[in-house]
Amino acid sequence: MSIIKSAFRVLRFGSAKNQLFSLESKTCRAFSVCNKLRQDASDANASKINFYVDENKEKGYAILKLNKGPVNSLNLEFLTELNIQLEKFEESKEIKGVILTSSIPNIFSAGLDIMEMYQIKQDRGSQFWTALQETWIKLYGSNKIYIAAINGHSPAGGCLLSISCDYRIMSKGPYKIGLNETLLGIKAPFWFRDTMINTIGYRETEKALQLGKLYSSEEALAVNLVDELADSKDLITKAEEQMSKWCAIPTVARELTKSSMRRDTLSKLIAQREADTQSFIEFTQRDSIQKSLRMYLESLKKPKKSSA
Ligand SMILES: CCCCCCCCC/C=C/C(=O)SCCNC(=O)CCNC(=O)[C@H](O)C(C)(C)COP(=O)(O)OP(=O)(O)OC[C@H]1O[C@@H](n2cnc3c(N)ncnc32)[C@H](O)[C@@H]1OP(=O)(O)O
Repeated sequence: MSIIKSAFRVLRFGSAKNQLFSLESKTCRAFSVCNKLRQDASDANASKINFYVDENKEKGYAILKLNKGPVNSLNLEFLTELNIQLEKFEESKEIKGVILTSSIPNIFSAGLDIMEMYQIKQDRGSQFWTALQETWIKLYGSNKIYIAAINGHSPAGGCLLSISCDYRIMSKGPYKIGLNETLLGIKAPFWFRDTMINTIGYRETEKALQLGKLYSSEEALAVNLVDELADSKDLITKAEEQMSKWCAIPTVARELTKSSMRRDTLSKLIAQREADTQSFIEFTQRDSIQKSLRMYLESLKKPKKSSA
């Protein structure tokens, strides 16, 4: 039911009531599958801790630290767990905001787990994509304040998580962030693209997406892909300072403003989730795409050059 609530939230100020009811039945179908997955995920991962949550109810915010080694790659089970947590935040009366970061040194998130796109059966592929859509809708469409404390590399899906937040602080250091999908031989989906456009503008996005550009932290700051840089040791303190500032803004006014800025972008995906999932399946099943993914995976697995 939560996604239906999200859809209502997203379209709350729109006039498209009929559209909303048709969305509601589509999302119901998609998420009967996800409810089962949620149960499976909580059973399967009972012994693994893929993220930590540190709630400070007195101050009104939480810190969510991604902890799925080695690189916080986003697979179906991880996304499903994250979605449950995001929903808990959304429903919390005490939590106004969340600092999203990682407990893995030098890695925020390596993005989507490439194994979820490589030689995957249609069923799993569509569950995976539906879960990713849900994560984005929950994050980008959240009423809460999300601040990304980007403590390391943040390519592709990692960048999407960051730009779905309200504010980004990145550690200074040899880290990269960006939508590098073309380097894997794939096209960034329209909602990745639109979130990027909303963050850094059309022209910069057009160049960045075609080139699969991974920005250094300084370059990211220069194009407003991140809002601030911090020394690694100060990252969380800076994020907490920023969070206090955002928490002090009158809540309803801030929520209404956020919603008005993001509603159109969200509605575009919500209106065509099934078609978007079909495109993902059709696209990733092409021989040429599988070949590109295989080569990319091989390049990742090559032994690293010795620095000596
Ligand atoms: C029309 C609609 C169309 C829709 C069409 C579909 C659109 C899809 C959109 C895609 C979005 C994405 O996010 S695609 C994912 C893009 N992500 C990336 O390109 C990141 C690739 N990774 C890296 O660059 C690096 O790993 C990096 C994150 C910097 C960390 O470097 P390190 O040296 O610290 O670590 P590594 O040794 O490289 O990695 C440790 C191990 O993790 C594995 N690993 C690294 N990244 C991984 C990943 N994303 N998925 C799986 N496994 C990964 C490596 O293979 C290693 O495995 P072992 O050797 O076995 O230990």
